Amino acid sequence: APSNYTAILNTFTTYWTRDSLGSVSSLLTRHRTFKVLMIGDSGVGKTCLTHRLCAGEFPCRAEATIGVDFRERLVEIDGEKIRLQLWDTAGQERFRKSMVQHYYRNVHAIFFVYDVTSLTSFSGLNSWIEECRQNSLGQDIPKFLVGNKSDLRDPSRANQQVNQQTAMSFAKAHGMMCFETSAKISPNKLSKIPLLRVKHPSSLFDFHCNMLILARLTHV
Ligand SMILES: Nc1nc2c(ncn2[C@@H]2O[C@H](COP(=O)(O)OP(=O)(O)OP(=O)(O)O)[C@@H](O)[C@H]2O)c(=O)[nH]1
Repeated sequence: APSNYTAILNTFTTYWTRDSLGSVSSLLTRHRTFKVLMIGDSGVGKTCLTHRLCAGEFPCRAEATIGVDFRERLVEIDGEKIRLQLWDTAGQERFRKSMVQHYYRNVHAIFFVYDVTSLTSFSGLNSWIEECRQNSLGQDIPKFLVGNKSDLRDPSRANQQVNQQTAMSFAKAHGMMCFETSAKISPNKLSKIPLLRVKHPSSLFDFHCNMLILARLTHV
């Protein structure tokens, strides 16, 4: 496996294109589909992140998700168009109900989202990990720890917000890639925390890198 994610990131960046999924050609062509599940407490910004990723903007209004929403985006990576299917799940238990096991079927990657200004949402991650375990999520599925709302970081309230080192240690302990982001602010203003290297089977390595690039380029 390549030793440096940054190098891979730079290589792949040149292949990146944005495509409107609504185009007829996109809909008629068969593409490999990657299903990515967004999970995390209610209000951490899963809907806004998927909206940012697929529509390229921060939604002016976001309501609590009921059940699940799907958003898709066609991305071109290394000459191949890939359909990225984002499953934006409800954070509120009452809106998840008995649907949960369907979310986890044939998943290719998971985003565990928390809000950097909410310690509760960070401690809530344990129950999301437990839900994954109960749904027999494979160890080899790439997992991303995403601290959202980095635009709201306030140094004067540091002890009420999620410490970056704590997040990184948590990610490492659970074999996740980890970074902070904001669905709200423009990508070039985002401050990033260093990426962690985690072990992955080679078959998933490419996809993992691509997800990472996607994440870095589009905020999620
Ligand atoms: N400042 C800031 N606000 C954000 C960001 N992302 C989301 N929000 C706000 O956080 C609130 C909740 O966002 P949602 O995307 O609906 O959260 P969710 O995780 O999908 O919530 P559920 O559907 O209930 O699970 C909204 O008021 C958003 O405007 C961000 O990056 N920065």
